[in-house]
Parts: sequence; structure tokens; C-alpha cells
Amino acid sequence: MAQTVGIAGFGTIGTAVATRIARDLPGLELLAISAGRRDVAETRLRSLDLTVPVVSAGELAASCDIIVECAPTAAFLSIAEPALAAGRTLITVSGAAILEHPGIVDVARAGGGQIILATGALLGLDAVRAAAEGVIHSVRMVTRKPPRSLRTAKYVVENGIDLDSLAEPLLLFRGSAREGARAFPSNVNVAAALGLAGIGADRTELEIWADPTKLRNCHRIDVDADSARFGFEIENIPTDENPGTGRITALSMIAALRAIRAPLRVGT
Ligand SMILES: NC(=O)C1=CN([C@@H]2O[C@H](COP(=O)(O)OP(=O)(O)OC[C@H]3O[C@@H](n4cnc5c(N)ncnc54)[C@H](OP(=O)(O)O)[C@@H]3O)[C@@H](O)[C@H]2O)C=CC1
Ligand SMILES: O=C([O-])CC(=O)C(=O)O
Repeated sequence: MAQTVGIAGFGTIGTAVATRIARDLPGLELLAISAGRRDVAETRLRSLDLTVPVVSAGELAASCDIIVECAPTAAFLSIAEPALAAGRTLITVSGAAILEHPGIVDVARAGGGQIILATGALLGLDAVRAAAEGVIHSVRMVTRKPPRSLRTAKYVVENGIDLDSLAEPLLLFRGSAREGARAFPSNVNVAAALGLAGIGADRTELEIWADPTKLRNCHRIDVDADSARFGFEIENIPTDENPGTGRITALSMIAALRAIRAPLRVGT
């Protein structure tokens, strides 16, 4: 029997995931979505030839086995709480929101639900999780994004930083992943996920650069542990709709969904 899926947040990621579930994810059935502006979501559903209703987060939690959360950070709790209290599986890439609301893990525990924080725009979380079973000495991450990917970032907007006329790379932030995720909640979910996978967000060191020489969202990660020393780099191609979000993020959620029904799972 198919498992039913609800998508919360029908923007850049949500639209890509919904389309794929409807066309190419056997064993999963898209049942409903919840959205910000209902009229915009309904128009988009029609243009994609998808005939599912737009419902509230509560209705999504009541009717779907799996909730895919891809809404803005500020909406995370209103979507995650009812879903997890109802014992559902919540797939998300909102690492920053989990750091901000750590009690959500207790809601999942009490309700019998599960949060799957998909790898999103990062890579190598499997290796970091494995290393964390031993002793990790340090985790460092340097994020370099083209200015257009950071233009709407909370910290940039609040501090009135003009990135449009940037001639050379500008260091916007240096500190812990926790502080970074708080200041850039929609831009470094990856750093939050890295913190959660490894030695915690307080000990994970982060730099964020606005870099006019970059066309892609770039992350460099270095881990030093008693089992291995490793480093990795990813260059994410920004989506047209939301340059802060790389194309690979939606694909990561689709891969996480496919794994739920797959007879073979690859990776930790
Ligand atoms: N870990 C990772 O690698 C990454 C994580 N992310 C996270 O994923 C989130 C989604 O990214 P993206 O798809 O690019 O964002 P978008 O801004 O493109 O889409 C967000 C959608 O959520 C809708 N929305 C707003 N409020 C609500 C609500 N209360 N309930 C349901 N939906 C709502 C918006 O609708 P409307 O426009 O009508 O308000 C919009 O359609 C980001 O906010 C970010 O936190 C993103 C990229 C990478
Ligand atoms: O971290 C994020 O939220 C998004 C990101 O860096 C990317 O897409 O490369």
C-alpha cells in the first residue's frame, strides 16, 4: 500500500519535490500540500497539472504518513509540531530551525514520530556521523556564496549591508554554527546540519563570505577526528527561483523519500 505524503511549503524545493512524487516515486502518494499564499499555490498546482488540495498544517498532520517540510524557518514549528505529535515522519532541511527549537525532538519522541534532517545542500554527513561515534577534535566550515544568494539573508537585511556593489570577497560572519544559523537562518542550514551530525553547533566553526568571484553556493568542510581527517567541498548551482537555495537541495529530499520505500538503502 502506498504511503501518503504531504508537502508543507510549496516554493522552490516544495514544487520540485511534489512534481517528482507525482511522477516518479513508486509507493508514495502525494495527498495534499500546505502553503503560504493559498491562491499562489493553487495557481501553481494547476500549472503543474497536480490535483491535490491546499490544506492547513493541522490537516496535513492528520492525513499524511510523511510530511515534507520546505517552508520558511519561521513556519517550521507550526508544521513540525502537529506532524510529530501525530507520530508522523517529518523530512526537512531546516537545520537552523531545529537548532532554534531543540524541544521538537522531545515532541517526536513523545508522539512516536521521527525527524529526518536530509543532507540538503551539504555532503559527507555520513562520514561526520560515523566520526562522531569516535572522537572529533574539530569541524570547520567556510561558506562562500555569490552576493545575490545572500541579498535577502536576515543578517544582511537587518544590518543594511549593500552586497550589490561588492568588488571583492566580504567576510560577513565568523563564529559558531549556532550563532551563524541564528543570523542567517535561510542560508546556512547546512552549517546547522553539520553541527547536529558532528560535535554540536557550538563547537562547529563557521565563516560566511559574500564573494563576487563565485557563481555557485560553495561550502568547504574540514574535519579532524581520531578515526580520520577529511575535507570536502561542494559547489551548488543556485536555483533560478531562489539563488540562496542550490538545485541539489530538493534532490536530496527526493533521495530521502525514495530511501523510505527502497529495498536497498545506500549510506548510513
Ligand atoms: N539544508 C539545506 O541545504 C537547505 C535548506 N533550505 C531551507 O528550506 C526552506 C525552503 O527553501 P525554498 O523552497 O528555497 O524557499 P522558498 O521561499 O522558495 O519557498 C518557501 C515556500 O513556503 C511557503 N510558506 C510560507 N509560509 C508558510 C506556512 N506557514 N506554511 C507552509 N508554507 C509556507 C511560501 O509561500 P509564500 O511565498 O506564498 O509565502 C513559499 O512558497 C528555506 O527556508 C530554508 O530554511 C533551503 C536551501 C538549502
Ligand atoms: O545552506 C543553505 O541553506 C543553502 C545552501 O547553502 C546552498 O544551497 O548551497
